[in-house]
Amino acid sequence: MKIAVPKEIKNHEYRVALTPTGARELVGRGHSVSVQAAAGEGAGFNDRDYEAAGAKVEANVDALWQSAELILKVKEPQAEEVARLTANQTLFTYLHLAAEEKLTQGLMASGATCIAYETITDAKGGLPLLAPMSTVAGRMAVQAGAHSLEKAQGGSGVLLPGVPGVAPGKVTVIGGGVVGENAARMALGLGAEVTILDKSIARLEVLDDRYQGRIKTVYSTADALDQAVKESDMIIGAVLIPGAAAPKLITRAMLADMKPGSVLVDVAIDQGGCFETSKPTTHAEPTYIVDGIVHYCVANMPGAVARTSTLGLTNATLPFVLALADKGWQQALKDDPHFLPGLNVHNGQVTYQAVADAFGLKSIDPASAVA
Ligand SMILES: NC(=O)C1=CN([C@@H]2O[C@H](COP(=O)(O)OP(=O)(O)OC[C@H]3O[C@@H](n4cnc5c(N)ncnc54)[C@H](O)[C@@H]3O)[C@@H](O)[C@H]2O)C=CC1
Ligand SMILES: CC(=O)C(=O)O
Ligand SMILES: [Mg+2]
Repeated sequence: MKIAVPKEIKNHEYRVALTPTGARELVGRGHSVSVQAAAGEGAGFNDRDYEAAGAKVEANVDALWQSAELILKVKEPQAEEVARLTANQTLFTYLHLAAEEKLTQGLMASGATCIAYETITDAKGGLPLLAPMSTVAGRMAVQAGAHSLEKAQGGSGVLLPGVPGVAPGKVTVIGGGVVGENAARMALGLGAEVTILDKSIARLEVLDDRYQGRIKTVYSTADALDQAVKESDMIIGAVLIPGAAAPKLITRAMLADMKPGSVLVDVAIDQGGCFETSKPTTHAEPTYIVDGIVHYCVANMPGAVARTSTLGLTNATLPFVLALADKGWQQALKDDPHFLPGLNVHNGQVTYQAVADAFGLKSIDPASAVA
């Protein structure tokens, strides 16, 4: 199969979808791999590394896209990339479509087969291709939030660990999944007072058992959110309903109850965000202030630590990439019931219910697309 790996073009996105190690695996199985010149540079892989692995380094972006049957990316395609997609191509990347109607329409219009990393499942009920980047984003959320608490950033001037004789800052994490647990661990490590809110009792049980009371767990209700807003120096939004738009859990009116200069870190921004006042930001300008509250809403947080993130992401994606290349998308998805929910758009139709629901579109069963 002809596989292409474009250089990512989203603002400050330095990850790459395939490492030279992955290229070597594909080439060894008889596939042809073209990597855009300098695509791996931001993650510490140079063109010679790819060539040594048997890949072709392609400087001509048009030629790269036109020759590909399978396109491997990290971030959702930007407008100029959507315009390049054709009906006979398969795209494998993060898509987060429920937050992006224009992108959904663009992918439908392209006729391409679009498989999202973030809706692939595993036998344990997890999201194995989201988890590594959720781990990164959760760990980064606290350092981004702690920086945002500094006065120069518009923050309240609270140092999370406190000092002897001065109480630590309070961090509340809404959603105790992969992002939430990793954020809580980092906040705990810094010496903050940490609370996790979740709707899943089973998940709160796991966290309670794992942290033995060092992290407070609270069942998420409107009352619990009201209390969190009043008490917290930092609130991290980490909820997810797979594939769907995030619920808005903190409204603009609630910001008035927060301490001035407190910080909201909305990691769930890639699914639309869980705070009413959230809007996507970039690493170039990561924060903005609404009603005295600092908002950090970067939709590609792991892109900033591209070396670690690329290695973590590609470890998880490679087996699926190999299946797509070896079998073709239809057979690969047919053979694996956890890969099948990755299919979001095919031949002009949405194949993921929650995405269709977000925009009042009709969806078709992904199983019918691979039959
Ligand atoms: N901004 C960025 O750069 C990145 C964003 N993300 C995003 O972070 C979000 C969280 O991802 P994961 O932790 O992997 O998901 P997860 O599925 O592991 O955890 C989500 C948690 O939210 C809980 N939840 C759902 N609705 C809730 C509600 N109304 N109130 C309280 N809890 C609720 C669930 O029970 C679950 O425990 C996703 O939107 C993901 O796409 C992930 C990586 C990078
Ligand atoms: C999950 C995601 O959107 C990211 O890693 O950028
Ligand atoms: Mg996005």
